[in-house]
Amino acid sequence: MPDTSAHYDVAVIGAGPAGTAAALRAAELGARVVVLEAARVGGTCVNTGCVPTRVLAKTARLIRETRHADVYGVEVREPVIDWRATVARVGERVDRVRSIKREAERFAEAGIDLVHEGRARFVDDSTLVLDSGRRITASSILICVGGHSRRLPIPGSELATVPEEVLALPVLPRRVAVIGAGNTGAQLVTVFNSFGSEVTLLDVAPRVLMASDASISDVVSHSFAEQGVDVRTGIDGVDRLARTADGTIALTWREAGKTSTRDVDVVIMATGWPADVEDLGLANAGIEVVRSAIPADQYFRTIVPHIFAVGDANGRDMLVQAAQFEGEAAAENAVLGANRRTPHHLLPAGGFTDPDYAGVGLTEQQARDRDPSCVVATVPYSRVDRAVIDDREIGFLKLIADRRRELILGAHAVGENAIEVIQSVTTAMAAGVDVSTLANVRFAYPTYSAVIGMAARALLAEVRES
Ligand SMILES: Cc1cc2nc3c(=O)[nH]c(=O)nc-3n(C[C@H](O)[C@H](O)[C@H](O)COP(=O)(O)OP(=O)(O)OC[C@H]3O[C@@H](n4cnc5c(N)ncnc54)[C@H](O)[C@@H]3O)c2cc1C
Ligand SMILES: NC(=O)c1ccc[n+]([C@@H]2O[C@H](COP(=O)([O-])OP(=O)(O)OC[C@H]3O[C@@H](n4cnc5c(N)ncnc54)[C@H](O)[C@@H]3O)[C@@H](O)[C@H]2O)c1
Repeated sequence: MPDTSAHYDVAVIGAGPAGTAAALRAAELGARVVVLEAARVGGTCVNTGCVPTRVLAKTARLIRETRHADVYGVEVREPVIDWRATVARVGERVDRVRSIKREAERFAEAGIDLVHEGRARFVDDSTLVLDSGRRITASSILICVGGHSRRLPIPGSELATVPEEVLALPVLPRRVAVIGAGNTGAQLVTVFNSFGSEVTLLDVAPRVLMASDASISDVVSHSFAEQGVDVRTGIDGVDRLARTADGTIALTWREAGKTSTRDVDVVIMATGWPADVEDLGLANAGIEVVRSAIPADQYFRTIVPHIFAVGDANGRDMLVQAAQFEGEAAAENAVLGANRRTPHHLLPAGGFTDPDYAGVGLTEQQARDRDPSCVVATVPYSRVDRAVIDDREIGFLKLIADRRRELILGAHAVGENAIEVIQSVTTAMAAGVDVSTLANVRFAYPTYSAVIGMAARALLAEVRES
């Protein structure tokens, strides 16, 4: 039983990727640490986010490949999804990943107290109270509470399914509307489209995957349309959801000044990810929430210097790799009084749509806005032997470099293995590898990574030509 009556050096609220990394680092630095977790350790990523989504993406891939197996002389019957078995498989894989993460055991080994007594909230800037009534005081408090999905404030929004609820659907829906074409919505489009559902995608943004390089949005959007998804970006807004007499949902939206209604079985709202702060009592600590997130400086300090906001809670890079990095940096800043930052330009990210996409660093637009003389080279997958061998010719790798220093500023890929390709470029960027060194790296044959060497050589030619 943890001794929580005493004062701690560091209290961490939330045991997702941010809280786990922060607590372990703070303990490593010799601090007395307590972690307060309301639900399952591991947070969104392993329990309801990345891991379940990735298992669904694998299932989607399997069914697509099976459908095309006849091209290779493999005769199979038209595959169908057994939704209950699919959901069970996700649960089984989530448990397996949880079993290798072992957060609770790692906390115990590090001497960290883990308290599961409900949700924590601030009483004042150094005191937290749990649902159980227990009070905890700490010299530094790291808010690692993550976020949650957002229902649009429209009539009937309670009829929608939010991403965390998708696996609770009783049956595979025949007609699905996905509202929100960010990373979450786009991946769910591919999952349900591959599973055979009719999919409509709606977004007020002018293109899908607004945070990605525009050329990636073009390819993904075009592929969605080719696969039969009704892609509607740049709509004026979603008006309402209503249950019809036959039990379906009538979804009404406005587009180009016209109102349209479509009957669907399920509406998935993937329309953003506000910080989980509603019952956190932040006002008692003197902290204000701005645009659904907790403002923090580059060292993750909030307006109250001994309180830090880390991971999804600060609303910046909502990624596991960011949460972990930020957690470690914030722990060092809290325990050592240091001013450690994290390299946001070296955070690769991507998603498992069909085709996959990924990126790191500046988009072409961002790079050109900063320096119009930057160099850009794009190599289509149709020129990569391995992509042709595998019949995966859709896609490209784009590299963006600083003309004078010949260093990579950004890389964006769409197509097979995009995330692994971008990861290799990230490694080169982190090591400060220049374009000419990258152009001389040998890549095994036949690999998708070979596209990196091809793009680097194209960049070099561009730099040397001008
Ligand atoms: C569908 C989906 C797919 C995703 N896929 C990817 C991916 O492939 N790659 C990637 O990098 N990122 C992905 N993400 C994003 C990733 O999951 C998050 O960026 C990451 O989990 C953030 O970590 P965190 O520790 O900040 O928050 P979380 O993981 O959300 O953890 C917060 C923890 O705090 C706890 N908590 C909240 N409030 C309180 C309280 N008051 N008291 C006590 N405990 C509290 C919660 O129970 C939770 O365990 C995905 C997200 C979603 C929704
Ligand atoms: N593979 C990954 O790395 C991964 C996967 C999922 C989520 N995430 C992260 O989690 C966070 C949340 O992702 P998300 O996709 O849930 O949210 P998001 O905020 O990234 O995207 C929400 C989308 O909903 C749209 N939208 C908002 N209001 C709307 C309205 N009224 N009508 C129609 N469309 C509307 C927005 O224009 C936007 O495109 C992001 O930071 C994301 O990067 C990462």
